[in-house]
Amino acid sequence: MSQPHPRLEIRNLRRSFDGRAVVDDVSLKIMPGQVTCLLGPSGCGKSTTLRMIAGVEMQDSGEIRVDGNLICDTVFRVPPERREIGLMFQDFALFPHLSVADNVSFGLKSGTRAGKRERVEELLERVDLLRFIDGYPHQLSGGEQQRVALARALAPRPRIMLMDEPFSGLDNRLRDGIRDETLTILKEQDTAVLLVTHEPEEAMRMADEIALMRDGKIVQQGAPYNVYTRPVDRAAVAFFSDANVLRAEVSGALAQTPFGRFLAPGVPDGTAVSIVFRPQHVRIDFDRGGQGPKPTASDGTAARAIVQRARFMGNESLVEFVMDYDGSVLRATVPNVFLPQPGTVMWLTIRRDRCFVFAA
Ligand SMILES: Nc1ncnc2c1ncn2[C@@H]1O[C@H](COP(=O)(O)OP(=O)(O)OP(=O)(O)O)[C@@H](O)[C@H]1O
Repeated sequence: MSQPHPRLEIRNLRRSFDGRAVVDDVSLKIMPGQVTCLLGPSGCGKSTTLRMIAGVEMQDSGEIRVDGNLICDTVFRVPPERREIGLMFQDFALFPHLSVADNVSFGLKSGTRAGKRERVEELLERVDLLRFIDGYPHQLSGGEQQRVALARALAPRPRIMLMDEPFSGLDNRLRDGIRDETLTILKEQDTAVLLVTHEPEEAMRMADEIALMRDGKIVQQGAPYNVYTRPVDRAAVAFFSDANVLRAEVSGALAQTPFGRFLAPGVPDGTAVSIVFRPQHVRIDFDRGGQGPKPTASDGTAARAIVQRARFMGNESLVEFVMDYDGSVLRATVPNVFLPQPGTVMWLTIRRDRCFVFAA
């Protein structure tokens, strides 16, 4: 049996502005019912990619396919209004002169009046705004307007939905609920979703697959767990969380550090490497008569450290240490409350299976 076509496929998309490649050879496949998050820092080319798929920006090269059918390359182009792609942008304005109901039903081309009304009521119920059905946009708060815009985008059951930071105007309390509800509706409709965000947490929460983008390129792509636990480089670690870095040189496929040796398989002798690890993977031990814990295979050797500062962050405490060996600062996080006094001597070890060794 032949493989089903991706609902959305982009191949080798490129776009330059003023001679600078803003989107540089980007390829992606999204299956029906799948959510892919294009995640990256501001200015990396996420929105430009989305705009090309929507058809409001023209690529310099590359092609876009929906269910296997070409909708755009450099000679052929289906106009935006005929692509049947749903759009939800942060600043997507409602029509001020139309009621909430009419805004939501705007995109519903076919069906009876009663059928459309039923769909509008269903969606407003799900974004918790049914009580405003006969109101007008100016009577709603910014967050409420955004939820109406969401209902409007979902109403025609688009085959593909492009979303650019769609939840960023909502306050935290509302955001999680609306995000989950939106995801449920999109999955029910088997819509392929490409969601742009610069927030790793949002991507981890929403995505089946994350495409990490930097300087116009996709640098890593995969399930959130894989992207988080097997980052391609130091910047990929640092994009998801705070990161500590140790520097070392490799000799005999090992990098020697004050925390003991780290495996560096395949790295030539004399290569400078960065050993990168997240604060939650630092283990803290109390000083016992001038000694730390004994070395182990899983945690290596303990290094002596002095507490510089400790802060309670809500779910965890963040402790900053000045390292005895060179005066550098390392950060550790500990669940719940752990607030040692500045100046306290402690010993740190690093979980070997949670470290990443990259050429510096
Ligand atoms: N029409 C244009 N003319 C010139 N430069 C542009 C144009 N559109 C985008 N750019 C530039 O392309 C780069 C990528 O912009 P884009 O909006 O795609 O980034 P982004 O990753 O979505 O960022 P953000 O998260 O801040 O929206 C930016 O440096 C931007 O200034």
